[in-house]
Amino acid sequence: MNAPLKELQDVSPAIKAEVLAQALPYIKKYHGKTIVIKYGGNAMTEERLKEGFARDVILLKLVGMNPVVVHGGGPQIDDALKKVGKAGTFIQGMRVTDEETMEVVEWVLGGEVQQDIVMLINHFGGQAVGLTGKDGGLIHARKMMIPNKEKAGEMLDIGFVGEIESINPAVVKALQDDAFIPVISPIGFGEDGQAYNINADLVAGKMAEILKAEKLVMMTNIPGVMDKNGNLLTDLTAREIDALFADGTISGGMLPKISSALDAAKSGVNSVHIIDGRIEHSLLLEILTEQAFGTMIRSH
Ligand SMILES: Nc1ncnc2c1ncn2[C@@H]1O[C@H](COP(=O)(O)OP(=O)(O)O)[C@@H](O)[C@H]1O
Ligand SMILES: CC(=O)N[C@@H](CCC(=O)OP(=O)(O)O)C(=O)O
Repeated sequence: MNAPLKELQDVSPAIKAEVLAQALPYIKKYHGKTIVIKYGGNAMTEERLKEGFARDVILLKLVGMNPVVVHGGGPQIDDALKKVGKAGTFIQGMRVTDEETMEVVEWVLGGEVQQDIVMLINHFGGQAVGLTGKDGGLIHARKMMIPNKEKAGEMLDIGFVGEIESINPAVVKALQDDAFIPVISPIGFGEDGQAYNINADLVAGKMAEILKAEKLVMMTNIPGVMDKNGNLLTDLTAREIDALFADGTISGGMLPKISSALDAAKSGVNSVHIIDGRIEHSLLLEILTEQAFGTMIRSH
């Protein structure tokens, strides 16, 4: 028996029953609703966490919700790049993606990382199907240029990094209706068939909007959004986020995450959360218990 289960044996039956009973209103509230889960690469570094995640997603599906997984894999891409003697470079949270890097991104995200998640979900009794942006014309992308912060008005070319042009959710909806759990890699395709590396937070946020999801949960490697002194901010509005951007409190990978979370909240996703994916079963705790977790992003 693994360690957490051993600890669970010591918990009184009354407490166990209370926790289970607590889940009932949430199961009712989210029954039949779509929940988009952004599974960040930093939250899938340990086997124990990956297995817990797979089992949580299956449980959500079995109690009547429609989980849709959008996965990342930044650290896994970094590892693969190292093997070919390349170092990852990021500008404003986006990986600079030359041709060789794009090849690595495609086989790491669309291959290894996606298949690992799909296989684990299937192993524990769910039915997961892996998709990239190409499948069913899911994600149309175009080249992204980003503003040069050092030179006003100038745009930077960061290679084959994509922004989302459109999402055609038909394939995801068909899978959901058929009891499958879609697992989506953040790779988009242009008109000419060119593959683009899209930040997974952008895909998760847009997917939640297009699918009219009830909830977007972003699982990362930090307790939530922190203020300048490292204190957790449990709740953030659009105006507060603007201030955090302006004074530089938010940087790196948190930039696309917060922007995507806020866009989703503004476009009607009722509950948007950034949570610590390093805590075992954080997904279940966030969705099925009263436990306040991480940072909630509000449109106003
Ligand atoms: N204000 C902030 N609060 C929390 N994390 C921040 C903040 N500013 C920058 N970050 C960084 O953002 C990281 C999360 O983004 P990222 O590494 O891209 O995660 P993921 O791989 O889960 O998408 C954190 O680990 C942290 O280093
Ligand atoms: C353009 C861009 O930055 N793409 C990301 C895609 C993977 C990702 O977003 O992974 P995490 O969620 O684990 O950070 C990258 O190449 O790392």
